[in-house]
Amino acid sequence: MITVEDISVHYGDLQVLWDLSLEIRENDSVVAIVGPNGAGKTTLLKSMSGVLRPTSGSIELFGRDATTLSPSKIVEEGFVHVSEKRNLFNDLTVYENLKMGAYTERDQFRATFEEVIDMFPVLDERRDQKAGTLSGGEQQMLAIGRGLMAHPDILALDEPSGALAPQLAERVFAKIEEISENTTVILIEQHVDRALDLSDRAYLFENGRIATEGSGADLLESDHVKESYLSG
Ligand SMILES: Nc1ncnc2c1ncn2[C@@H]1O[C@H](COP(=O)(O)OP(=O)(O)OP(=O)(O)O)[C@@H](O)[C@H]1O
Repeated sequence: MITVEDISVHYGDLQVLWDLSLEIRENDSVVAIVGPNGAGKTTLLKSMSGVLRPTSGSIELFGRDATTLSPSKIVEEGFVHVSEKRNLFNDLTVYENLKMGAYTERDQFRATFEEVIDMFPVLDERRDQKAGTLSGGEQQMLAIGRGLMAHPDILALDEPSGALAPQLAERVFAKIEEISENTTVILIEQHVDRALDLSDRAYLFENGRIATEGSGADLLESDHVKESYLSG
């Protein structure tokens, strides 16, 4: 579904990704992308979603050249990126935020809305509350729910458990597992052990390059991963 080939990405003079290649395949349920702060994980997602343009290399998304598509066209094509900053409209209600997520699929709004609140009942309980007044966990559920409103084939989640208490993070991971039954999830996570455990394939980024790739289970067994990224 996505083929990234030899991309280099810069911020001004600063090169952040170096000839990086990877694939997201039709039958992937969860693909984890892990690695230290600053390794370039978010930069990859921004490049896939059309927010950043690679300086060289190619990104093919559902058979089309993604480097020529606008970010909104990329959403329409079926790739949705839920940013770690969540980017909610704080002064709008939960319902209004969900509605904004559905801009590509107005006809199916009702059915998709029902699916999303079925998955996240708390969003229905809070539907008239302003997004900015939700708890951190509720805001994360809303950000993911809003992403699902666009009916993506691929949902990319950037640190969905970020800043959440362990119990809430576990709830988010359980939802990701549920989502991945019907949708391919790209998961960037600081909880490396959980991300690898959930994923069928995984990439370890270091310094803007792929240091290791394989099944989640392979990476969990790798000495390098164990020594550098897993505690205990
Ligand atoms: N807008 C920007 N302008 C300049 N440099 C940037 C910009 N955004 C990111 N960078 C730099 O690019 C590098 C890669 O950042 P990126 O956010 O992709 O890493 P990451 O692996 O997602 O890190 P983290 O896990 O901390 O979120 C970092 O050194 C960062 O400081």
